[in-house]
Amino acid sequence: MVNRSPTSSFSLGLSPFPFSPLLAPQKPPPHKRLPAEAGCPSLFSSSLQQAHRMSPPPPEGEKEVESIPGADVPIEVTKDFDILGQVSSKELLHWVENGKYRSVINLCGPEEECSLPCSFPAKCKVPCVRAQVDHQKLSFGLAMRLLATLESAPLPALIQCHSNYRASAVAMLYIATHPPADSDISGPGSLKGWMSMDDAMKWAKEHKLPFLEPDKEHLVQWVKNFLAARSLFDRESCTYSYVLADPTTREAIIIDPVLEMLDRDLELLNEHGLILKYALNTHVHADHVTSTGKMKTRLDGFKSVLSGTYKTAISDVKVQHGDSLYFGDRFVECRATPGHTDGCLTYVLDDHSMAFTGDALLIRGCGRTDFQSGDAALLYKSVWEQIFSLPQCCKLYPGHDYKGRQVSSVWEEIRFNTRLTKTKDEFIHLMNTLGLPKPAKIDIAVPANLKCGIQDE
Ligand SMILES: N[C@@H](CCC(=O)N[C@@H](CSS)C(=O)NCC(=O)O)C(=O)O
Repeated sequence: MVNRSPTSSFSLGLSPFPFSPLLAPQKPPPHKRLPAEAGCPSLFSSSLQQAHRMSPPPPEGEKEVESIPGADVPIEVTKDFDILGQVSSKELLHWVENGKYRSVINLCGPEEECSLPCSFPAKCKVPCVRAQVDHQKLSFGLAMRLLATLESAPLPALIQCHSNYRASAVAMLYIATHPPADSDISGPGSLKGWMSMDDAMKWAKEHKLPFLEPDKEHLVQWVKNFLAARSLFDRESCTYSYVLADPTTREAIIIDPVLEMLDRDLELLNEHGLILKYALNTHVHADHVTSTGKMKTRLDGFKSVLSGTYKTAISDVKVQHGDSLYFGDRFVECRATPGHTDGCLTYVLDDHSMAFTGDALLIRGCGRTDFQSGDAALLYKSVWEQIFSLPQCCKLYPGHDYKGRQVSSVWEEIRFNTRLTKTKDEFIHLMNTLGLPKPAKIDIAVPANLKCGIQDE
């Protein structure tokens, strides 16, 4: 259930720049990559495509392999995608010149140069992009970028790699998340719009994807690493709630659900056939009532969560700094980030690609520190030590936004947060002189939220 492990045990080896594996050889400094981080860029976006098409002539001495004995031939995955293994650039050009394909996606391993020469994209008659893919370290960010690339590829597309394995796995990732019309995915095991892993494997077997038997475990890992995430908004309190789900087991968590939005949230869980494991509170809210208590009257089998710091509070699980909460094969790590209240938690996804900061850190701001044992100096320390120490590319999801923003990143907030970029003394002075009016519901919300939102009769 709750795993206790020290925060320092994380060693995920993630690159601080999520897009570097997908982009061409040299790594520009991080600030040059920021525009790409804002969304989920496809490698077929026009500027990148230009860059690839204008790739420099091959370095002197680069060898063109004429042909490879017993070279692979394309295998049809769907009407939109074929995959292809080891071929020389001449053979690949031959397949492209046959006229079937309108784009090529060339995948390289992290340990090797691309199997095709650098000059290939420039020679190719159709848009060609290259992506570096480490199939053993598929992060959420990389999966999203690969899917965005496949979604925007001019079709039909040819996905090629050295061994056919990466190409199969990427195609499989696409198939699992975009079930083809001819697949039978109506069974109860499927997420709406997603294949269950069993269905995806069955489909792949039927379509004779070549990696299956020897590489099945890697493939399962690829698709398992994919995570379904959804943000939900309450207009009245400007609160964000989040649902995260492991698509293969359908186990899910919900973070900071709002009482008035209970029907909406249950509907979403129900539509997708999700099995709720935990309903998490980042803290005892002062501006709205949580639905994590009321939800128990409507849904079985999950546990409400609050920080153990609130000694008098009531919830099914009281977590400590360093605890992990599992849903399927995924988990969030609980990091204590006190300062807005003494029991504030930030929930950090297992691969450090996402953090749910509650009110400790808001986009370009932070939670106020003038009640519920608020402490500006402590908040400053919490944010710098527990949130800004995450990878620069870690996406930050706040508990509220009052200006319509949805997501930020460590990179952005370290540079542009109007409060946390101040010196500690300036920050403390600012926070102690904000002079904000009290939240309208504070006198109802705080006592109710100390019982996960169950209000006294
Ligand atoms: N007007 C709202 C409350 C707005 C507010 O105080 N928000 C809190 C987070 S909810 S306790 C906050 O920390 N804001 C930071 C800021 O700088 O505004 C209401 O009446 O509910």
